[in-house]
Order: sequence, then C-alpha cells, then structure tokens
Amino acid sequence: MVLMQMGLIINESLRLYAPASAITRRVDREVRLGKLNLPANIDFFVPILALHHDPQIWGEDVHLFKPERFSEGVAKATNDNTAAFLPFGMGPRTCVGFSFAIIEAKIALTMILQRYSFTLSPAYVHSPVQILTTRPQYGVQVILHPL
Ligand code: HEM
Repeated sequence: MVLMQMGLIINESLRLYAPASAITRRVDREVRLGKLNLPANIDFFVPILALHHDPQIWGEDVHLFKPERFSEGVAKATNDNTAAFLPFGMGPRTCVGFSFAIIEAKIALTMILQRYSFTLSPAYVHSPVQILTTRPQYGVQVILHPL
C-alpha cells in the first residue's frame, strides 16, 4: 500500500518536473499520424514538459502537486490520453532504465523514511532549471528528524 502511494508521488513528480523535457523522432518515410501528414526526412519533436502541463489533458489543477490524480491509473489521470504522460518516453525506444529508476527511487525513499521524517528547509528556493535534464537550480535542502 505504502509502495503504491509512493508510486503516485513519483509519477506526479515526474509529471511536473520531467527530467527529460522532450524527445525527438526521425521520420524516415512519409507517414500519417492521426490528423497529421508527416513528410519524410524531418525531425519530429515531442514536447514532454508541455504535454505534462496541458490543462486540456490534466484539468485546471494541472499546476498543482496532486499525486492522487494517478490513483486510478494513467488513463484516468490523462483523460484517456495515455501518450500524454511520457517521463520515460514510449514505444520500442522507451527508457531501458524505467523499472530500475522507479525501484531505486522507492528503495532510497524507504531507507530514508525508515529512519527519519523530513521537512523542507526554509533555505529552499523553488527554481527548476533545464541543464540537459530538469533539476533544482539551488539543490533541495531538507531538515531530517530522526525517528
Ligand atoms: C528518472 C529516471 C529516468 C528518466 C526520467 C529517463 C527518461 C528517459 C527518456 C525520456 C528516454 C527516451 C525514450 C524515448 O525516446 O522514447 C530514455 C532513454 C533511455 N534511458 Fe532513461 N531515464 C531514466 C533513467 C534511466 C536509467 C537509470 C537508465 C540506465 C540504467 C536509463 C537508460 C536509458 C537508455 C539506454 C535509453 C535509450 C533507449 C533507446 O534509445 O533504445 N535511463 N530515458
């Protein structure tokens, strides 16, 4: 149960602050994609961060941190646009580290929470920046409270 809730929190963090802000695909031959006709030899840009912040997909509360939006799965959270949630990409070239990254995050969080509770330090300044990946410009200072 706790691990499942952790999954919701990790999903919501990856939605708001997707480490990879975009992916590209090379179009080899002319292809129809939904309503679009894509000509050959173009690079197709998939703006992950923009999709993750689109109120038409997520609702008016799109900018709020609400892990519970994932409680009934990605389809429900995205209003049946599952391809709008792409922290690890999609398709044959999806991230090979997907499961590893999620399990590692859950293990690390579990090891911390077994020993400490934590609060955000007043020194923290919220400033996500894009330096190859999305990251906190000034780090994330937390105050640990031993249990
Ligand atoms: C939170 C952590 C991570 C995020 C958000 C992430 C995200 C991504 C994304 C968006 C892609 C592009 C997928 C696509 O083009 O459809 C990708 C590809 C890839 N990732 Fe990750 N990744 C993460 C962790 C990892 C880890 C831990 C590893 C290795 C242990 C890894 C290895 C790879 C590799 C090798 C590819 C290229 C796959 C291919 O082109 O066939 N990633 N990742």
